Amino acid sequence: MSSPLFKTVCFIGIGLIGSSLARAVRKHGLAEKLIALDISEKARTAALALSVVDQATDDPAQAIPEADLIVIGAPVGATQAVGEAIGPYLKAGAIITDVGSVKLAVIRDLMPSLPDGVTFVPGHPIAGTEHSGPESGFAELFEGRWQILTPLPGSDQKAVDKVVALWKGVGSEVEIMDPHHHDKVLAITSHLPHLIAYTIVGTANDLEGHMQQEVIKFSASGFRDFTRIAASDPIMWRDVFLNNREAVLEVLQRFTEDLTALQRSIRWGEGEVLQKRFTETRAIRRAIIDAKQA
Ligand SMILES: NC(=O)C1=CN([C@@H]2O[C@H](COP(=O)(O)OP(=O)(O)OC[C@H]3O[C@@H](n4cnc5c(N)ncnc54)[C@H](O)[C@@H]3O)[C@@H](O)[C@H]2O)C=CC1
Ligand SMILES: O=C(O)C(=O)Cc1ccc(O)cc1
Repeated sequence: MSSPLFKTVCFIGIGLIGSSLARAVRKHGLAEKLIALDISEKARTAALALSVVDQATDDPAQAIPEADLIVIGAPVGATQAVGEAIGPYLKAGAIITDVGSVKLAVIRDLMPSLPDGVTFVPGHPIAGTEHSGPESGFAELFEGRWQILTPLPGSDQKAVDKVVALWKGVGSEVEIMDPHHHDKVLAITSHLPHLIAYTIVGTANDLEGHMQQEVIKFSASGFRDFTRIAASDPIMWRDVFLNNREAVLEVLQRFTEDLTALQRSIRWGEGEVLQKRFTETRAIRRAIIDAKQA
């Protein structure tokens, strides 16, 4: 049997994503020992009870010195605190990666705490659900899904290659991207859709009593899809918006202009404008489905 990619992996934050990766690493034999470092006693207890990790602690001194790979899976707003907590304990040659939905802010907040000889390879799996916590994770989450990596210029290529091998080992396809570009792309494909879902479900919730009950009773599939997205973790998404501020505000500006244009067309009965727009968007959906099947 070939030797595993890493001896010891430490997952900082053993929630949905951290625990899914831990399960996948175990399933594919990519590491010998898995440790969870999490501030939540509930998450640590659940991760141990589910045998997702071999050891769980809230003390960096008990986890970081032996870790060859550290995966940060905490909300992105915790990155600076995580860096300050683990910085003094990192061993030379250790590799750090993360799964945060935002990349520039994570790089900004983590790098000052890292000693020489440690390589940070930022990452983001384009896979997830509206659930959180270690109970919600599953080993197959990343299979056939994109993993974006945004390595820093001049970083140790061997470390980057090992992180690429990790994600390929759990079934992902890997794409290398500039972190600034990542944040712009994800602002439109993921962050704005979540903001729209939070808004529409909030608007429905603010309707007068009887209307609100009817929204729940007669909820058509369109609204139901939004409620799934709007059930996503409030802390995680607060942090995404606060840490991808510029890119989200830029795309939101364009979105509100486009929405106002559609509003005008409805007001002035411009059916052909509406039909043209809806025909274009239908083609995008078909292109996405075709690309997946290819
Ligand atoms: N939920 C999703 O669908 C996806 C989430 N992500 C990213 O993955 C990261 C984790 O998200 P989830 O797993 O969904 O969250 P989660 O809420 O399921 O888990 C986060 C865990 O981090 C722990 N934590 C918080 N602060 C900490 C700290 N300072 N030190 C140690 N542990 C700490 C929490 O106790 C919790 O157990 C986020 O950065 C998010 O942007 C990326 C792709 C998909
Ligand atoms: O559940 C969904 O539809 C998602 O969009 C999951 C998701 C959430 C955040 C990410 O950064 C990546 C994927």
